Amino acid sequence: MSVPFLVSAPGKVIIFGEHSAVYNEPAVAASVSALRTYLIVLPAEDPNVVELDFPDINFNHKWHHEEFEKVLRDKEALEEARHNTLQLSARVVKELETLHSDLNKTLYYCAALCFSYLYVCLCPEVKGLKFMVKSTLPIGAGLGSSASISVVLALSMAHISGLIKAEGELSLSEKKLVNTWSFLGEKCIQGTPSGIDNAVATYGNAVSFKREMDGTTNLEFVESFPQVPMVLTYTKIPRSTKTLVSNVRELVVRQPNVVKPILTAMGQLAIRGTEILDSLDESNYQELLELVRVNHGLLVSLGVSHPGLELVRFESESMGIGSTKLTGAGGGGCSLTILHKGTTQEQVQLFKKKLESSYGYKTFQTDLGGIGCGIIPHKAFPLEKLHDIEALFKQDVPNEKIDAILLPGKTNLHWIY
Ligand SMILES: Nc1ncnc2c1ncn2[C@@H]1O[C@H](COP(=O)(O)OP(=O)(O)O)[C@@H](O)[C@H]1O
Ligand SMILES: C[C@@](O)(CCOP(=O)(O)O)CC(=O)O
Ligand SMILES: [Mg+2]
Repeated sequence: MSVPFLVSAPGKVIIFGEHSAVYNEPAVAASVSALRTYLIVLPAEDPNVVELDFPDINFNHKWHHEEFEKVLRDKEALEEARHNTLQLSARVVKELETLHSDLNKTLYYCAALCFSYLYVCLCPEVKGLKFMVKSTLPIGAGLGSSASISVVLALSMAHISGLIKAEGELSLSEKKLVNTWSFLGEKCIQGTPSGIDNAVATYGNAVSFKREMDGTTNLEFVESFPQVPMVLTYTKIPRSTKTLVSNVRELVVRQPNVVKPILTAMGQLAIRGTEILDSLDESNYQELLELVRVNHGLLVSLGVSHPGLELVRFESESMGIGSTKLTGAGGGGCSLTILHKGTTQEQVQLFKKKLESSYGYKTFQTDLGGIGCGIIPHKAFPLEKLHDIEALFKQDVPNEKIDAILLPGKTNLHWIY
C-alpha cells in the first residue's frame, strides 16, 4: 500500500425528517461540502502498530498489531461481519470491546470502536500505518461529523485493501461500498442510525432518503435542489446523538399511540417538503416555511429541542426573519432558519449579530449540496506539500488554514470524487 494519501467527506444538513428517519419515514438532506472531515494515512514510526490520531477530540491511540490477533483468529465472525453488512456483528463487537476495555465509558470509546471495527473488517493485515483525522465541521453539532468520519475511515480502508483503486472517478459501486461500511461506522458511534447522514456524506448533493423495513435504504437525488436562503446557527450547546436517539426510542416505547402518529406526520411533511424543494417558486415558498415551523414543533414534542435552540426560533420570529427548526439530533447543536422572501441583507446581519453577541452562537451562511467523498491517491499526492499538510492535522488549526490547502474545488489538489 502506497502512503501518504488523503480522503475527505462533507457534513450535511437535514432539512426535514430527523429522528423520524430512524423509524423508516422519508427524510431529505443536503451536503455542506464546504465543511468537511479530512483523513491522511501516513507510515507509522513503528512498523508493527496501527495508530489513530484524532486531535479534534484529543484522542491518540496505538495498537500493536498482535492485539488484534484474537479478533482476527475468529475468521467465522469476520466472514459473517463482511457478509451481513446491515448489522454490526455482535461477536466482532464483543472481541473489540475487550480490546478497548481501558477506554470503556470514555468519550473516545465509540470513535475507537468505529475505527477498529472498520479496520478488522476491511484491511486487517495492514500494519505500520497512522490515520490522522481533522474536521472543519463542529463536532456533535447536528451537522453529521460522526457520519463524515465514518465515511473517511471506510473510504481509506477500502482503498488500502484494494477494494477501491481510485484510478479514475469513484464509481457508483465504489461509493455504494463506502456508504455500506460507513453506515456500520455510524452504528458504532450512535447505535441505531437511519443511514441518511452517511449517505449524504458519501454521495454529496441533496438526497431524498427512506429506510425500508428490511434494513435496506432507498435513495433518490433531488436533482434541482435550490439554494434556499438560510442561516445555520451553531448554539455550541454540546449533546450526543446517541443519547437523543435513545431518549426518543424510550418515548416511542412508553407512548406508542401518541408518538407513532407524530413520526408519521414528520414523514408526510418530508414528502411534501421534498416536492416543494424540487419545484420551489413564488407560489410554494411560503408553504416551505410553514413546514419548517411544523417540523420543529413536532421535534419539540419528541423532547429533542433545547432552550438554547428555542432562543434562535424566538429571535427569528420576533425579528420577522423567517422560519427556524433544529437540524440533526437536536438537544443543542444547530438550527436552520429559512429566510422570508424579501428579507434584506441588513436584517440578516442584525439577526446574526444578535445571535452572536447576545448568546455567543456561531452563524454560517453556506451553500447546500455539492461534492461527497473524495480521495487523493498516493500517485496524485503532492509530496512537496506533505510537511504543510501534516501540520494541519493538529488541534486548534483554524478552518481557514485547512480550507486554503485542502478544500476540494478551491485548491489545486487533485481530488477524485
Ligand atoms: N473529527 C473527529 N475526530 C474524532 N471523532 C469524531 C470526529 N467527528 C466526529 N467524531 C465522533 O462522532 C461523535 C459525534 O457524533 P454525533 O453525536 O452523532 O454528532 P454529529 O454527528 O451531529 O456531529 C464524537 O463524539 C466522536 O465520537
Ligand atoms: C437524529 C438523526 O435523524 C440525525 C442525527 O444527525 P446528527 O448526528 O445530529 O448530525 C439520526 C439518524 O437519522 O441517524
Ligand atoms: Mg452524528
